[in-house]
Amino acid sequence: MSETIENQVRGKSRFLKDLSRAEIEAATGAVVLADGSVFLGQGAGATGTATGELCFNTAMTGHQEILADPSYAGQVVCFTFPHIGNVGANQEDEEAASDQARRAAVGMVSRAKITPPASWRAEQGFEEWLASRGIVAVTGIDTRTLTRRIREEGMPMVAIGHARDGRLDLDKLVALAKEAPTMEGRELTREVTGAAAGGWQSADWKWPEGYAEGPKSGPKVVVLDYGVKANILRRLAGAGARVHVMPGSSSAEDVIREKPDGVVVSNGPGDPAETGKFALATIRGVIEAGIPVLGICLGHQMIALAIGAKTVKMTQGHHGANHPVKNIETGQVEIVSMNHGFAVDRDSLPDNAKETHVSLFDGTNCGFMLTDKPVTSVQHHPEASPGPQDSFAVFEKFVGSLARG
Ligand SMILES: NC(=O)CC[C@H](N)C(=O)O
Repeated sequence: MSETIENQVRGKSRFLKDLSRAEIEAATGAVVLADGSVFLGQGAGATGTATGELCFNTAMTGHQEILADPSYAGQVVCFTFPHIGNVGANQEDEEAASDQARRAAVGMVSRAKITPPASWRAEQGFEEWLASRGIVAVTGIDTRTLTRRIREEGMPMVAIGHARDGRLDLDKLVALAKEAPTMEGRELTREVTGAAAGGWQSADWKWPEGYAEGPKSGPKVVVLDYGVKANILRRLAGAGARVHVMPGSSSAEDVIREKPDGVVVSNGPGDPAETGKFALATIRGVIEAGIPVLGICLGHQMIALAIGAKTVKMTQGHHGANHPVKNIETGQVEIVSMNHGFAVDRDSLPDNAKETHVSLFDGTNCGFMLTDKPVTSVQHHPEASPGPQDSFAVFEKFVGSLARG
């Protein structure tokens, strides 16, 4: 008879001193919080240890895209959806736009054991994919308890471990969790930005053809890559842009030399204020040159910083595929994909910034536009992947507004 989920779930939080030797020896995976709480479970994916900020994601599907999203670098993702693995993994759902960007999420935590794939699109089992990406995973964990703790106490630093032989070094995990640097003040985009500038060819996915080719003519959009998600590039191409990706370290002069009709400031991991230390000069230079700009997520936060506003660390963050966002201009509510742990402080926005979107979960800022420059910016993920496509039109609107190059 197959094991029930209840039998697989041992992972209530305990402290190391309260665990018996037999319990520790029976576990092949563990999640350890910086306060010393230990959740024992089963290891999966890559063996070894990983440390990062623990966040929860409520998406019911799209787990490959989530863990492949470079914005999750330095984070361990706890899925609230219990069953992981049904869809498996496939090359078409890759969200890393460059080899460097494959260093995304460092860990995954789930309630049930990872199941074998049952999708016609699967090319690989999810567990194999996790291992191939170096993602350490722990299953059999009481993810509801973990999520409640994040909701109440904020996102903790954790160390997770997977030891195939059952010899978990919990003392080491406790030490790693305690030493782990918090997300505030961390610059992680240099780890996941593409090394070289270059064109991007593929556009939207359609069944049964797969990805379409991007256009050969049309406005040229330079994307400043801080760990850009591939579907942002595909959506820009799908909306009619010729897409040229440049490393996030590029200067405003480098960007202007490309003669772009528009510039996108991408999503990415880490603390926007820290990345802003080298990126803000470029973003300001591009805005001041009068080039139309679209910001997405980290890009949104950094544009806010570039115009003199502030960003703040959120308590639990927004990570999911069902977040309601109100478009203040149209009054319409869009259900969107979200992934951020920092937010723009609305009260710090200067007079020339008009708020355009707001989260209906907690009222935080989700978008603004400048009244004196062609700049629009959103906190959520209009490219979805995974998630609903309610905000796809952000790309058509931006590309459609650009003068033909
Ligand atoms: N998806 C993103 O671009 C994330 C932005 C930023 N790292 C945050 O967590 O808020």
